[in-house]
Amino acid sequence: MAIVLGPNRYGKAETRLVRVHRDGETHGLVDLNVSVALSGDLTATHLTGDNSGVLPTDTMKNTVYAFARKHGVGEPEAFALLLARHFVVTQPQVHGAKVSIESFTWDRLGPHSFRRRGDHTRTTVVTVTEQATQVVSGVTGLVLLNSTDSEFHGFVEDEFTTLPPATDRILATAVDARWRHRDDGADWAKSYEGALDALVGAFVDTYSYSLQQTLYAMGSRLLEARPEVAEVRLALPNKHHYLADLSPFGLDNPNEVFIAGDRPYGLIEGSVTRDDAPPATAGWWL
Ligand SMILES: O=c1[nH]c(=O)c2[nH]c(=O)[nH]c2[nH]1
Repeated sequence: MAIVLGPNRYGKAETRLVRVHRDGETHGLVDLNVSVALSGDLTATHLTGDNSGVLPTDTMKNTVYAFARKHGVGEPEAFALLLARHFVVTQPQVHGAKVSIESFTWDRLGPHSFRRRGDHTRTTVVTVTEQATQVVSGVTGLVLLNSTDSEFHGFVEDEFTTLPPATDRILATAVDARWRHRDDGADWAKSYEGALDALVGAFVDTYSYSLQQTLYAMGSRLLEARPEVAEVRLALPNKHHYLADLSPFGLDNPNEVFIAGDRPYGLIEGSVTRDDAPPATAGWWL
């Protein structure tokens, strides 16, 4: 009886690439999750740890970002073909390459503003006691992105600060908002649609120096637009997009190729209210 190595492959899974195509004022946005799996003559590393035929998975990830800059990203099929052929053609020990891509679709809200397609959730919490009725409406999972008009600098720096100041960054968030109504008599459909338009409109229109500033703009716009609302609470995750460093590959990166971060993320939370708002009559969110 002999023990033998069976089929195997390896690669970098889930490279999160955001590519901004900046043709003038109107930006294009491609948002991909790219997974690469290579197969070929890989017996040595499995049996003895001889890595002489192993292209690091880290290199595969770098190739995804470098190709995005060099060639741009069009249809996912074309980008996957480009990558898969590259690995098979340039690595003699690689005989097969599988490139899988998930594409996230964004709907345009403006020249450089986008809403990720996919359903956000409308929420309602009603609390009735013998004394009072409270209606809270809200939305979760509304993903918005501005590919410019966002800066972040002038912040506190201590001995642990490494964040470079940003004068042109991506600002993206998944809006989680709740708003408390003054009473129980609103036109709920109209109120919800108006509230959503106000939140989205303020995100799109605000030239932002911090997500905190955008949060306040969104809350204020909602209160201005909807007199029936007494208070808005927002929790905005800062969905970080890191500029990919392509300089080791002789490529510049003029704000076009981004690593979409997963976690950790900044979480900006706050309430915006009216000074004459009736007090809440029940505990609510946040
Ligand atoms: O808009 C931001 N607000 C912050 O408080 C913060 N902190 C950070 O690291 N990046 C950002 N961005």
